[in-house]
Amino acid sequence: MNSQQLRDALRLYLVMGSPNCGRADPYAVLEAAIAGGITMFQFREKGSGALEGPAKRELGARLRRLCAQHKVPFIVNDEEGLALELEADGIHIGQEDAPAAAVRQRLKNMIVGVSAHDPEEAQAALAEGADYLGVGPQYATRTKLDAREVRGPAMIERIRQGGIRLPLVGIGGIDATNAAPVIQAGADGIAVVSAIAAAGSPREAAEKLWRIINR
Ligand SMILES: C=C1C=NC(C(F)(F)F)=NC1=N
Repeated sequence: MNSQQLRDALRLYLVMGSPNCGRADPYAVLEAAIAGGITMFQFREKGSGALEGPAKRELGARLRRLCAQHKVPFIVNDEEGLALELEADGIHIGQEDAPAAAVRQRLKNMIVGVSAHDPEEAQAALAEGADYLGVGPQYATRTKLDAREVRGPAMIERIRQGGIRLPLVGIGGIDATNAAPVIQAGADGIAVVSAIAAAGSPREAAEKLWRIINR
């Protein structure tokens, strides 16, 4: 996938695991979100109530197959072994995880996304060969309990002003009311969790976000 294809894939990026779906079946939520137009999916089975072991792998395999059927890139959060086992299209790692270059070495040809909270971390990820950056938290988030301090879209502007042209997605508390400034700040797309996963209709939530970021 070249840089422009990756930018297009980052447009509406659903990050989700079973704890983010309320009482809904994560498979059904993902199916609806795909129908609503999400362009990439990250399997992030974390937080209270997250599945573990065989149940986690089984859910991951089902969601992976669904993404393959609809040609939606499937990314795994943090875990290299799971990314390999599920034959994921890529992995997303934090700054504290192994350098992106080492991860790519082990996960041949996979997309490697790296979290960045400021221009220094963005520069470090670029130097390590990250394929895209996840920059946040943009706004207060209910999902990531150990999220760093809210920096807002201004941080995306600072990273772009620092000369970093890498594909970049904003994440953290993004919903239909605040998505536009993230794109205006220079992000190629938005990553959302609750705005779609916890919506009454994930399909309509995705469709609404799609209209807003492509206005
Ligand atoms: C902590 C994270 C930061 N950014 C992203 C993404 F949006 F995918 F780039 N995913 C994460 N899990």
